[in-house]
Amino acid sequence: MTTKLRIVISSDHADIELRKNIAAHVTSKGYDVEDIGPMTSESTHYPKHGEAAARKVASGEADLGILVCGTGQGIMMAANKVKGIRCGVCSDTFSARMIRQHNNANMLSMGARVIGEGLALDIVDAFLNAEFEGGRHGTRVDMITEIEG
Ligand SMILES: O=C[C@H](O)[C@H](O)[C@H](O)COP(=O)(O)O
Repeated sequence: MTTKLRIVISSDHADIELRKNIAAHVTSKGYDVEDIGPMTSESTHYPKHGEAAARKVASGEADLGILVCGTGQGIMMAANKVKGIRCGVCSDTFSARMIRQHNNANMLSMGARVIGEGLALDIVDAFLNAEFEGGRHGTRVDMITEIEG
């Protein structure tokens, strides 16, 4: 029996509809999704949402995380402050595939004010369908981990 991968999803107020649609899309692909909000479009602060999702990934409560803010940048910066998190911002499917294959990224971030929903869902698929290649890339990812101390 294969266990479903657990995906945590969060955003700030920039586009909660995109986040909800990503959650529905990922659920439709058979993943176990936890959408941790926010549930309204009221202005909020992306660091707390990036941190909350990142802590779930870092603790093992979730296997992977997906984040959305206006540019994808601020929420990615917050997530990457959590030990064990490797989060990249992607606006193309090649990068989304490569951050898993080469960098063993455990979180993906996207900018709702940068890309449209169709591309965002393709990026999500590219990220989720890719696998870490290990080998020389493992050596380099270990070096990133060593920087964390
Ligand atoms: O990196 C930060 C994100 O793009 C935020 O979504 C953005 O700064 C929010 O801006 P505002 O408060 O003007 O909606």
